[in-house]
Amino acid sequence: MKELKHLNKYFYKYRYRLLVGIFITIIARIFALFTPRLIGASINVASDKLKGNISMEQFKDDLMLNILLLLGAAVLAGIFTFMMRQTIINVSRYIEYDLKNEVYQHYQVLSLKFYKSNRTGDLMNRISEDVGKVRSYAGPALMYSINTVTLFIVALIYMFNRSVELTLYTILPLPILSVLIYKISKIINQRSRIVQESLSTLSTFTQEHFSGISVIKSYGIEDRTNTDFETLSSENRQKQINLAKIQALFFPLMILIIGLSTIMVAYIGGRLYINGTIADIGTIAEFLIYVNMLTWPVAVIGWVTNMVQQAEASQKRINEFLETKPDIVNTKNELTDIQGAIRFENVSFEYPDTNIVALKGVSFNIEAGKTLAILGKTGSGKTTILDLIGRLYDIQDGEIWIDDTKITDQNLYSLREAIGYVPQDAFLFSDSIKNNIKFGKENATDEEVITAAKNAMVHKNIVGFKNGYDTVLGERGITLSGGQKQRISIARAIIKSPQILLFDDCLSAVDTETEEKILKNLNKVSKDKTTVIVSHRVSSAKNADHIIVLEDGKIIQTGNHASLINTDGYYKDLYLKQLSEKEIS
Ligand SMILES: Nc1ncnc2c1ncn2[C@@H]1O[C@H](COP(=O)(O)OP(=O)(O)OP(=O)(O)O)[C@@H](O)[C@H]1O
Repeated sequence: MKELKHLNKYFYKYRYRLLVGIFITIIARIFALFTPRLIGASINVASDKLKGNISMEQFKDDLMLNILLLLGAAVLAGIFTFMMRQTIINVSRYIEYDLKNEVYQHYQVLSLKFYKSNRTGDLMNRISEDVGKVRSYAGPALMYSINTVTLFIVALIYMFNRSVELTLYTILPLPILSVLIYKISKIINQRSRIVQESLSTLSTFTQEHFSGISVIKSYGIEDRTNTDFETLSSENRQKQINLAKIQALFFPLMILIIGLSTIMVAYIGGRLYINGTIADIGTIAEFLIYVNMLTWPVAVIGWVTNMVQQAEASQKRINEFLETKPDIVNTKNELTDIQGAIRFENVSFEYPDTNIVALKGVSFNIEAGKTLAILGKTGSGKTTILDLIGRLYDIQDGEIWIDDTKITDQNLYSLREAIGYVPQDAFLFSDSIKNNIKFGKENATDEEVITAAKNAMVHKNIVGFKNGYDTVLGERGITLSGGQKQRISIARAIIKSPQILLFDDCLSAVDTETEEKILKNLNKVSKDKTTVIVSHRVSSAKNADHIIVLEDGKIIQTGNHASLINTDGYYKDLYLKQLSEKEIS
């Protein structure tokens, strides 16, 4: 229960509702327990009439009174049971909501490293399935426990009052039932988990194969994928059958135990009545109902124990993430005004999860409002520099300065607010094109959206779609070409009008002519902004104030276009190669 202590703050938050819930549960059980007593009393009235102890008149009056009381107690028990669920189960839903928000908000502050080292499926599972299991502890498990305890205490008091011996015989088989249910529900849970895992393998397989359907079709391997699917599917069927087998045992077992207890009460009760230990026959009827009433709550003990164990395991998994501290922390509370000067001093950086040293002693300086272009072979560390400017990682060696303040001493939110980032793989949300662009500036006007799209040279494409800027993207929307995605992503960054613009090879999917036009527009919009352009093309770099060429994490060339094309090395070679390609085309 150590892990579940995390929920105590929520129990405290909803303490009044919970207390009301507990109170209502107790009342509901007390009313429910009127039934056996009133049935017992009715049988005794009938028995008295048969023996001639009471008159017909008296018999009718007593019976009618009992029937009315029974009806009243049943109605009240029903109302209170409804209210019990409405309070306790609702509280568990509130707790589930709070916990989900807590986990989600924590996910948001965790650094990129956390996301690289944990699978998305795992993150999703902990916020959905695990939180769901914890809810069962905060709701049904709590409700059934209170229910069982109340029912037991009240019923046992009534029963002991009637007959101690018969009570002992009645409750004798119940612990056996509880243990059996515990064991069965444990197996049910294990097998359900296996079924869940198999279902998720099956859905991952299907999802991946549907996404890659064009590859499957072009390679003509439909038969092979059909066979793979069939194999997975038949494994799943077997696991489902195994689960169904054990589930099928649950209710027959309960009926068996109830049956045995009923026989025991009828037999022992009958003997006690015959030898005079029990005064009236109604007591036997009363006890027969108690047996039925107590069986489910007792079975629930085993079930609840299992539920709590599962909730504990789930909460442990949730706590693991909640206790993960973000690697990147904000050290300054006051917001700062970022001008955009960037200075790297002998920066070395090793990716913490893979130990790949991506940068080795990198130094450069960009004044606010100037443009830096970074070139270099793939894997040379270009993207890493952009990630470090946005402080997605902290460096191990050297220093990064933003406006003469160490990056770690800048307000993290001001820094990120001052950056417009266009990543290598443009990511667009399943939303309208307009909202995807407005993601950069929530309150942007339609004109601003159109201007940004025009500057990114994507306006013409957008208006060509039937729904224009309201066209929905993503799974159920239209699919954009790589170049269109890149340009929408550029529009999203420039609409924000940030002090620092970071472009990560974001023109790779557009032709050189469009690239030229976009660069011209970008020159205009980023006139007084610090701009860092990562590219594989000289054409993207040639107008930059400063150019650096990276190789294997080190700077191998620096200068500007004019100086670098006159120096032997990577830049000049690339320039000549791309020049001749252009001439050919
Ligand atoms: N998130 C990461 N975790 C671990 N290693 C990484 C990560 N991102 C990049 N690397 C490694 O760091 C090195 C530099 O990668 P980086 O992405 O900065 O190169 P790049 O020059 O931008 O390459 P490209 O031109 O292909 O985009 C590579 O060896 C890469 O494998």
